[in-house]
Amino acid sequence: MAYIEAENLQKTFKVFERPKGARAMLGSLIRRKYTEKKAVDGISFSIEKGEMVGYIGPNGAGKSTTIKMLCGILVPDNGRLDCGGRIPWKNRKENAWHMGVVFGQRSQLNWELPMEDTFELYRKMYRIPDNVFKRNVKCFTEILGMGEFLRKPVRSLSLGQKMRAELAASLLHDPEVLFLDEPTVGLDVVAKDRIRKFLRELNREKQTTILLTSHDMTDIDEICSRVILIDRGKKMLDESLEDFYCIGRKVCGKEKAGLDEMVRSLYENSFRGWT
Ligand SMILES: Nc1ncnc2c1ncn2[C@@H]1O[C@H](COP(=O)(O)OP(=O)(O)OP(=O)(O)O)[C@@H](O)[C@H]1O
Repeated sequence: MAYIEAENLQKTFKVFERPKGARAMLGSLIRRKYTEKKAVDGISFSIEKGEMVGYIGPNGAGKSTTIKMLCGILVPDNGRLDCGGRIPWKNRKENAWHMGVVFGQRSQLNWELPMEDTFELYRKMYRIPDNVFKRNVKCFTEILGMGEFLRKPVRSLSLGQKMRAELAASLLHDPEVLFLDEPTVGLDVVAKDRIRKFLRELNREKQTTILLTSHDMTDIDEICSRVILIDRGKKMLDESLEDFYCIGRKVCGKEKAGLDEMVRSLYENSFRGWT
């Protein structure tokens, strides 16, 4: 059995339909109208322990919704999900011991505390043994170059510093799996490189399973060995990075197409089929 198994995952959101005009708006206070948005529409995949998988797709494709279900934050309407023998939303607490998650668009850190104190908080929360805690703080501080800002409150850190801190905090308890939702968004090229290198090293040293969403194809290219492409809630491709390139270049019609050009063609043609 694979480490993560998702079968026919579905998640629909009820969206309030805002009527046009003051009268209709008043009426809607009494009788609200909703439309349904299928964010994830029957997605299946399995991921082996230690794999590094890119989960890509255009804006609104359903990537974050999938990650939230994998973390146990959202409950699917249908389908089966198994993560290391646990059902994330049923075994939320147990699941949290084994996973780390970083949302690039939303900080999970306390803005008033310096990272040193946040690490201490996490040590207690996750009951991290002293030796593991010390080893990880030392190692992450070194590799991620956090020494100069460990004692500053998070609110005073730059975006790149915050992201490194988020990553370190999410990994202190040595999780088996790491979910990353746009971890390099807004970062400069040097900061991105540092994070990519760190993730490769993490996977090599600890065999951490990584599922990564990003709109920066260099993240996918440099970190992942496999790519799952989704669009409008459906899985469109699930290939090794190599095969992903072959398909992308074929669709694009250029043998030497760059990553962005290739992915643009894939997104533009996804619902028309590629073969
Ligand atoms: N809480 C919510 N309530 C209503 N609709 C939602 C909610 N969360 C997501 N959606 C809708 O579900 C769809 C998928 O959203 P999701 O955030 O998973 O996409 P995404 O692939 O992560 O997009 P992006 O690349 O822009 O971050 C979108 O149409 C979005 O508007």
